[in-house]
Amino acid sequence: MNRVKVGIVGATGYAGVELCRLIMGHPQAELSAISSVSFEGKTLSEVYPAYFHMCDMICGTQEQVLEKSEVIFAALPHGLSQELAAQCVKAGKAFTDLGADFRLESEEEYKEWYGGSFTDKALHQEAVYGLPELFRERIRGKRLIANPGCYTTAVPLALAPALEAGLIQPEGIIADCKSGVTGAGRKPTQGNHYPELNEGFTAYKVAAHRHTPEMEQTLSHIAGQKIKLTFVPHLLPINRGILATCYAKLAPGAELAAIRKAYENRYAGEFFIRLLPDGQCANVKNVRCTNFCDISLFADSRTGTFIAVSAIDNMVKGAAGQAIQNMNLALGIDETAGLKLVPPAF
Ligand SMILES: NC(=O)C1=CN([C@@H]2O[C@H](COP(=O)(O)OP(=O)(O)OC[C@H]3O[C@@H](n4cnc5c(N)ncnc54)[C@H](OP(=O)(O)O)[C@@H]3O)[C@@H](O)[C@H]2O)C=CC1
Ligand SMILES: CC(=O)N[C@@H](CCC(=O)OP(=O)(O)O)C(=O)O
Repeated sequence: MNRVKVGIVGATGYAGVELCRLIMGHPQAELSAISSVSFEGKTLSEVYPAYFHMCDMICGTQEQVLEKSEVIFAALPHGLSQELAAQCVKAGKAFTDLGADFRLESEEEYKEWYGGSFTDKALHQEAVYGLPELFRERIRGKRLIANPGCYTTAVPLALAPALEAGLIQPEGIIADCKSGVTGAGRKPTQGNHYPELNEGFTAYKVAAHRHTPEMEQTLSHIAGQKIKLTFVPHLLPINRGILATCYAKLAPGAELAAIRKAYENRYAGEFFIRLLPDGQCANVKNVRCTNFCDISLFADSRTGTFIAVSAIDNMVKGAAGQAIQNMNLALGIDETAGLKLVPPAF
């Protein structure tokens, strides 16, 4: 059987190298080429010694990746993928952007939050938003995929079934989220420098984070009406993980048992969604290095508040794992291929 030839642009970043790791273990795909600007000519194992004797592929150029691959993933900073996507589509290759260049449907919102424009509007029309558990049918067979980020996966998955079933009120939803430091990428900054980060815990970009319009876009599609969200991200001094604690007012008469039923029905057969039993709470530790999204449900009957807590690994379900899940789906491969990853128990 011929394996799908997968190339990764930006392979030396955290999302890129996580893609390399997962493709190395994929039964129906193989790494065909990787690129880097800073490390061109070096092997991946020189950049990440964990891959000594496992991946000695040399980092080349974007052009080489394009030439040698059938499927191309870009794991680049926002704003660098539009031209590459156009080249890939023109050359008949499948392309997934792990950044935000194709995630927002509205160019106005893109301008407001990212400061750029849609350079090829037809290409943006062609892009599909790759959140398989919510939009699976739109992704099948597609060649241009916008892969959601970490918060924008954890929050909609936590809220969608309740919102879709009308069991929570659409106004006043709050997402209170915590992220591991790999979410900020590999480039060192003062904020992710060990002494400044360790033993600290703080919110950032409070009610002003650029993931807000993306989550609102997804939740609005699910609800069939415009949803506004209050989103507060926090930086947690751990390597991996997103914990999303989401609050909404219960719809009149809605009870936790009915909400649980809605989640069981909506996510029936979803391999990567683990709906936890009553009383258990999602924990980032239990999803580490996996493509799982653990979800736990609660209600505070005293205040009429619904609380959903979800946990994902930001590098896997929040980035590389989801990108491969989308690739599998788009190519008609078993969606879980290469992604039945077993978490460490502690
Ligand atoms: N980290 C995470 O949890 C998540 C990240 N993402 C998204 O994935 C993308 C990559 O993020 P992440 O891996 O964290 O970031 P990193 O900073 O770790 O990596 C960035 C990569 O982009 C390359 N790069 C940087 N600038 C340029 C440039 N001007 N031209 C070409 N290549 C460049 C770097 O390559 P070089 O070797 O040349 O330095 C590096 O490989 C971002 O869009 C991010 O938002 C999405 C979901 C989660
Ligand atoms: C801790 C941290 O800095 N996290 C990043 C989000 C990482 C991510 O999901 O990337 P996308 O922007 O591609 O969605 C942030 O807050 O911007």
